[in-house]
Amino acid sequence: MEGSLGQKHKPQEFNLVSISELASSSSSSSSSSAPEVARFGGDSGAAELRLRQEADSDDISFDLRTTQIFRLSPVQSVCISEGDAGKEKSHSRGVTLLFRNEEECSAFHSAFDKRKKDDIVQGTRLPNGAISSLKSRFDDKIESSSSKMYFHYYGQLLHQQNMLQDYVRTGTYYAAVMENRADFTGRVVVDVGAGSGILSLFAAQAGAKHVYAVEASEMAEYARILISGNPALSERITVIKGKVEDVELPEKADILISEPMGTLLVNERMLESYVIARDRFLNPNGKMFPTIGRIHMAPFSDEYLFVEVANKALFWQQQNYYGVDLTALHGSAFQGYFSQPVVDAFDPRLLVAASMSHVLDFTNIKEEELYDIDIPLKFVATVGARIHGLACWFDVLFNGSTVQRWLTTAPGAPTTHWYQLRCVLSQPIYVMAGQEITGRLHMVSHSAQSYTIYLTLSAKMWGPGAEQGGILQSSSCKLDLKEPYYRMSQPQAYPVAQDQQQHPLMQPQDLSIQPQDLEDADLMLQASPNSGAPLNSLIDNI
Ligand SMILES: C[S@@+](CC[C@H](N)C(=O)[O-])C[C@H]1O[C@@H](n2cnc3c(N)ncnc32)[C@H](O)[C@@H]1O
Repeated sequence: MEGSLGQKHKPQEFNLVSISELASSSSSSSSSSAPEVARFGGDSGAAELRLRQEADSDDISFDLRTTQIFRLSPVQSVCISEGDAGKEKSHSRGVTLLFRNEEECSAFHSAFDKRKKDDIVQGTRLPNGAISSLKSRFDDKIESSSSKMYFHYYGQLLHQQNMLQDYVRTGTYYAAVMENRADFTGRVVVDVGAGSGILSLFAAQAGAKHVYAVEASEMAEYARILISGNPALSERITVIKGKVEDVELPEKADILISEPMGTLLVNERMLESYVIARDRFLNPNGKMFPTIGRIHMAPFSDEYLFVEVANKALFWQQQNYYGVDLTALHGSAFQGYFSQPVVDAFDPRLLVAASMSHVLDFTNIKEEELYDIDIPLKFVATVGARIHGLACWFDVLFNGSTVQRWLTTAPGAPTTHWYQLRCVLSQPIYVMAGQEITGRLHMVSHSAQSYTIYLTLSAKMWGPGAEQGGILQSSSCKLDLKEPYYRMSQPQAYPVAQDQQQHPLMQPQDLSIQPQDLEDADLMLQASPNSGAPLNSLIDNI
């Protein structure tokens, strides 16, 4: 054995008795007197193992990230590398290595393991450009294209402004902090996903000893500027640019504050970052603002909405579109429209049963529990109706020591930029008053920072024979929470009166939405990378 062990990315050599290729026409052991050499790391520092059978032969190169090593005997090992998945006709490759003695064989194995591990920790770039490493917990589960768009979106002041202009949201946070000064005064606070820094400034106003404002997007720079523009507070706030999954803080927090809620509470998957921040930064028994979240659900009946969604696919029923028959795609288009959850503010009188709720306790939920959320459904119809789907909304609780305050997005409550969400069934089901409706709402997270939703609603047997518990009718659908249909161009008769109360600075005429505004807003929303927050864009147009 030659060379020094343990120096990261410095070439490291081992002399061998023989190197022979497996399953190769050129398979042979060298008979030359020159030693056969196994060498880790090229001059480029690449994570590779190079094998030279003869002094003047070409090296056999193995990429350590795709290579495994097995010990066949005390002095013999086999190296197998995977074929290149990106290349046609690429095969796995193997070589047998015969060492001079057991110690050298063991040393080679240790060096192999260490090289491989070091490479993973350092995050070496793969040939396809992705990072192969133990990246941050965020990057491990989220596609880089999604997070790039996501943080680009939040890096823009206009989108932060839109959230700030949701006065129900921001006003409730302000009230929750100020009414619970005791939870902030003299305390260390972490603002998880600080955005413009507004919640950090609220915490400092409430007397926080120090606030760490963690923000991953370019908004961190604007937050610094905003905070230094408030010199009475700025000394007690430090902005840290980075993901909460990655950054280090100099001390633990007594309280976390965050606004991690997306459409249907869970969209954007930021709750997971909130929970990771809890585990990384919060003192035992520390507080979380918000503390819990609840998803509320109830079946609804809305013939207009159903017809509207179904009619969207009519375009594809044309048999002569510039001479082309489009009907072959009608079925797919129809399914496509029903896979979009509908986001709007609806009249709560459309609900046909009392709602039920599912609680997410941010103080003790595990991050992994947010990957797959499975909710059994059970309702009793209050009226006879055709059920067109499931309506959902959420609320969060700030469980302060002084005051408990809820922020709600319920239908009929003052409208927020989250509105409500409805999953529409392509096959409605019929129920009578008193009939039981069962089902399941299953939400499975995906790497584009959102969820696939599987919904089933069933009408249970009713009247004579009901005790046998059979299902009369059942309907299911699959939706992508990342691709909602923002239905804001419909008249929103019910919530307008509520809105006017909530926006005292606005005149009623300011609330009227012009068709052009809506078209523009709709386009902006469609183009937005993130289906959780872009509804804020509408506020611009109001
Ligand atoms: C919904 S906004 C809230 C902004 C601000 N706290 C407010 O209430 O106005 C969420 C913010 O969290 C940031 N964010 C999301 N995930 C993050 C993460 N893992 N680490 C750090 N920041 C994150 C986003 O860039 C965005 O600015």
